[in-house]
Amino acid sequence: MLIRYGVSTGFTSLGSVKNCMLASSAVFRRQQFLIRSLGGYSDHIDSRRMQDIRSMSGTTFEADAENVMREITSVLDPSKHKGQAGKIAVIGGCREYTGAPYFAAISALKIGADLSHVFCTKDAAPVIKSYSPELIVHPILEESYNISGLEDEERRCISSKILAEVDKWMERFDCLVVGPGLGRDPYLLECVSEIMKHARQSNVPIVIDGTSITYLMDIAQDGLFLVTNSIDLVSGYPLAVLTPNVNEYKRLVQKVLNCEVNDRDAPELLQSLAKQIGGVTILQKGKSDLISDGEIAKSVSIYGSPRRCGGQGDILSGSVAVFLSWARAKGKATTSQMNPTVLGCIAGSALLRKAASLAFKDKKRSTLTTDIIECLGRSLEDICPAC
Ligand SMILES: NC(=O)C1=CN([C@@H]2O[C@H](COP(=O)(O)OP(=O)(O)OC[C@H]3O[C@@H](n4cnc5c(N)ncnc54)[C@H](O)[C@@H]3O)[C@@H](O)[C@H]2O)[C@@H](O)CC1
Ligand SMILES: Nc1ncnc2c1ncn2[C@@H]1O[C@H](COP(=O)(O)OP(=O)(O)OP(=O)(O)O)[C@@H](O)[C@H]1O
Ligand SMILES: [Mg+2]
Repeated sequence: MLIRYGVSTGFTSLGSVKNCMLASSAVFRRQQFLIRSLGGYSDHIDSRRMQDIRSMSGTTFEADAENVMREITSVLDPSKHKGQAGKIAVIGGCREYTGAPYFAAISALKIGADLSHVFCTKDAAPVIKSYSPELIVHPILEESYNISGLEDEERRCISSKILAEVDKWMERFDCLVVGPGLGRDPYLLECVSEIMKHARQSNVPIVIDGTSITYLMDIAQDGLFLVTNSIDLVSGYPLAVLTPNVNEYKRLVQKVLNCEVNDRDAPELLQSLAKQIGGVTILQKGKSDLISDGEIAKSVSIYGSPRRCGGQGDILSGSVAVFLSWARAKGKATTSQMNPTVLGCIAGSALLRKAASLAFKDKKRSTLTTDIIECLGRSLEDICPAC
């Protein structure tokens, strides 16, 4: 049975979000009753106790990730043509960060997507191309340092050309991954926010990763951009997935719900956040990955690796993009009837964790992101054999 908290009322003020959420959740009230019956006090309950109580109230919080993977993984069928197993585009990669977009894009291919594009800055492109001949790299984005001294009109002209270039491809993509290695350059982020608007108009799913999740909002608040409130970029878009890490999540919660993160009510808080952003799906990365689209909350706790080397979140964003595309292609054919964005997050998270665990068995302390990427295929094969 899926966990449905039934938070159906809108929130009257940001400060009262938590109270509203608690008051309007039938399942939560049932849990509170069970807690009281056990002689506990909800404000002091630990997460393990919360889990027990969720089980007692008949809800399944941990996702059945292997079954989800089996259900949505694209079948290798000789009648299929190139592209049918997924065409993914990563928007990211600047002067500082070339690894992150590579990790996301190559992971998408290693899992089974047919084509993986990277739209990055001109400086980053030759570097990313040199990592792999498999990626299709578009050197089109510009950072402020490259256009300094130009008049506003000339800058606008460059932005329009960038947008037109991405638009030529947009309809062909099954999913965009925005953010890996994007950095924080204001001009670059302004262009990317326009790209996101076009993706949304074309109904292309968007996985938004990295500091861009919160930074776009900071910029909007500083009034630097035409976008008055960047959360509008994704708000109410059911095909948007945010994949915040611990820092990014804290900022998101502070900005949107105007409160601090606490571990006690993690799923409830996540669910309110997703609901408050109009039903986007959020994958909160951590010891367990928590996923919510505002309607349901699920966790993926499969054992991964104790290594926290940079780049694992980038693998995750590429993986989620592929599984989300596959889940969408299955449509209503999935027995779980869950939102394809949630299914994509569950499968992406589980696969990354399995691959990390395999890589760690072999490499121990020297495990790196590239080692985990090498284990993606084997991890998927263990669950969904190719033939
Ligand atoms: N090999 C590579 O090229 C890699 C590049 N990466 C990229 O590195 C960049 C940073 O990612 P991290 O995971 O290190 O980021 P973190 O979330 O760990 O943040 C790094 C620092 O920036 C601060 N920060 C984050 N958001 C902020 C905001 N909105 N305003 C002010 N300060 C903020 C944090 O407090 C922290 O001190 C991203 O673009 C990411 O994609 C990483 O993915 C790791 C691998
Ligand atoms: N404390 C933890 N214990 C176990 N696994 C974790 C832990 N923290 C993160 N992970 C796993 O690592 C994955 C990446 O999360 P992480 O917080 O490293 O993302 P990130 O900071 O965005 O990474 P990146 O360096 O790519 O930007 C998560 O999906 C999760 O499965
Ligand atoms: Mg990250």
